[in-house]
Amino acid sequence: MSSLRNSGLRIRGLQVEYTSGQPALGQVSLTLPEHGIYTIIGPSGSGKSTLLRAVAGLLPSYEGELLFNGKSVHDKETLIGLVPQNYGLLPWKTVRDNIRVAMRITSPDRESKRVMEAEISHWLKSMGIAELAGRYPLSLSGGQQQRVAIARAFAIRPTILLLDEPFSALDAITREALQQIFLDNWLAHPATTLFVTHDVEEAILLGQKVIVMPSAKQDTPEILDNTPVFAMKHEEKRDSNEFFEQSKRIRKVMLAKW
Ligand SMILES: Nc1ncnc2c1ncn2[C@@H]1O[C@H](COP(=O)(O)OP(=O)(O)OP(=O)(O)O)[C@@H](O)[C@H]1O
Repeated sequence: MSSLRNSGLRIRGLQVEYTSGQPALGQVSLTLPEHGIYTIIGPSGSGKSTLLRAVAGLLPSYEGELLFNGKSVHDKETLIGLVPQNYGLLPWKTVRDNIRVAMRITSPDRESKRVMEAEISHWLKSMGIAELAGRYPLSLSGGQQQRVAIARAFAIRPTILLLDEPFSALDAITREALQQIFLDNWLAHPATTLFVTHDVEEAILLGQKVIVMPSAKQDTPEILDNTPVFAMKHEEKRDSNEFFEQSKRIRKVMLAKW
């Protein structure tokens, strides 16, 4: 058992069907080390969101094994933070209240109110949305709601962080800025992270490995090592040879798998 204690997220033979006989997710097996970050790309309908939902415990049934450090990923010791595609914010609560509610639910006996309020302010500031604290989600743009959802996910200090296209509603420049901020926050609090994106560049910029999902459900995902790019300073990645080579490699896999 001790060898499993820090083994991270182990997914073995995961298969999902929402409707009997119609696979939504083919066979997925992978190991994501504790405090690691892998990105996932794949064609629409390949099962990326389904994979995150399975790990998040939102599916009534699935086949296969989902373990974190040797125990079921749905064990109460493992706190999972999810940033879903629709942001998942409570429309009747302000931005600040949305984060506070999540913090209270996930750790009811955490520190004093003053410390909690300071933490909420910290996360809002870190995502560049401090001035939105008193606003309601439906009065915000999609990109602003995404930032609130990310701030909330970090604020609960999850063991596992799952993000489903968290920057899809942002313009290119804001997206680049947010990628840097996200990575800085993640490095300071490295939850074990799966990050789904449609953007190949983003997958290479943020992941230690890049998982390329196949379109055919009988095919298996390809998992590419991305350590050479990940190890670089974030601001130097885009213009590096390593980044260029990795883009070519991933595009080749995409052509074969999509
Ligand atoms: N609640 C559901 N009931 C029935 N089928 C579903 C449900 N959710 C997803 N599916 C089906 O499961 C398959 C995988 O969907 P999923 O949303 O996981 O794909 P995805 O890769 O995240 O797609 P996208 O990139 O478009 O978000 C699709 O064929 C989809 O139609």
